[in-house]
Amino acid sequence: MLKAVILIGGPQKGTRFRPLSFEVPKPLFPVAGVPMIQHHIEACAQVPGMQEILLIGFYQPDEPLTQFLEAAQQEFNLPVRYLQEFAPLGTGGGLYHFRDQILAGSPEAFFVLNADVCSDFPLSAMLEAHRRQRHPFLLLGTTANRTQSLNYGCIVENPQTHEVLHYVEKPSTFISDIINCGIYLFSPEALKPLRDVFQRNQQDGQFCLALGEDSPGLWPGAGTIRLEQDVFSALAGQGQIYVHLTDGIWSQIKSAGSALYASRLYLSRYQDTHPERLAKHTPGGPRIRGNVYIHPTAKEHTCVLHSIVGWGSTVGRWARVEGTPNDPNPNDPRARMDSESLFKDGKLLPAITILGCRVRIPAEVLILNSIVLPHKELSRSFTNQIIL
Ligand SMILES: Nc1nc2c(ncn2[C@@H]2O[C@H](COP(=O)(O)OP(=O)(O)O[C@H]3O[C@H](CO)[C@@H](O)[C@H](O)[C@@H]3O)[C@@H](O)[C@H]2O)c(=O)[nH]1
Repeated sequence: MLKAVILIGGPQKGTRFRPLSFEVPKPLFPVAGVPMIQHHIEACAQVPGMQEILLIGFYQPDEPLTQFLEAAQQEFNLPVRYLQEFAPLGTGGGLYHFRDQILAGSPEAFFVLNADVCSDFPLSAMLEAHRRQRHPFLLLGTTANRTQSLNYGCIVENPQTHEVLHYVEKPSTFISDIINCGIYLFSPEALKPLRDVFQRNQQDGQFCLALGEDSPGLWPGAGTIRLEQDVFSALAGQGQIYVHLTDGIWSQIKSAGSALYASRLYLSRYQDTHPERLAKHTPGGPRIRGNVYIHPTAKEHTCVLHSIVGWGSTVGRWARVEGTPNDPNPNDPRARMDSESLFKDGKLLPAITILGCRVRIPAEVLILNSIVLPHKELSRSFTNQIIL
């Protein structure tokens, strides 16, 4: 029997997603037509023996999240439950805090998935690799180019055994072009090192308090565990952590620009995985080129390119809403999305156009490389601007 945990973070996370995250929590933001984490749940539900999927985060269980959970349970006929952390516990703290729930029913192993990644989730292949050796930690790894690797957890492996010999989270100089995808398979024994970190942090915290030290923010005793630094870096080279390499689709989803790129990656797979979600030619209907998802509320007569249009927005007839994609370099097979910053030298960089919710764009105008905050009613064309 297997389980899966999805780390969904909380409201302080996802700031690069504004203004889109004002309306819906980032894990529910639609990517290729369905909420971001529905792709994770679909992949988990397909693994034979999957018993339960747990979402761990520090969001309030509000209506959108509760409705999503109910719909997911029905669709996949599996328990899909939300476990709320009392405070942000880091990428490993929630796993330790909710260990009894994770281990209930004695799963043979459990997947742990970062919510903000897009992947074809090779979970069955990871399970096969795990069953051959039964090591406590199996990490999914892929490659990135030298510069971009610094934005991720970097893995040095033994190429024969795939043991992780060295792990550095977001190093400042080049370590390895193998990066951590944020997709793991842990055996129940993996919780023991988490307990050790927890207990050590408690002792250190009491020591700090005894010394009268003010530790700003979260002191480690509060239950925070960083899976990457406290566990992977600490245990690398001790025969406990292994990497499973993939060359399948993978990207982080940190910003609106990367959500658009991730949508394209998922759409490219829909022909095989979800042909019903792709738009089809209909007599008298629009001509469909490539892999297209059309939202049921969308109507034509405008041109929208490389843009995200918020809920309830209207774009007038013959208007043009256009952005500049910042996709990975297509000539570099190891290129990943750059960690985008909006400005360079005080200037807004050309990027995708984002219309917040309930924005109104009049007919026959051009909105290019701009971010329009929610509820704005525009009266003319705008280029390279943030419209507040
Ligand atoms: N429950 C919970 N989830 C959290 C918390 N903090 C982060 N998360 C979730 O954990 C995932 C990782 O978040 P970050 O801490 O922002 O790390 P990162 O910059 O995305 O880097 C991680 O992912 C990369 C791959 O995308 C890895 O390369 C890197 O090593 C690391 O694991 C996200 O899905 C986020 O929602 C927390 O306190 N509690």
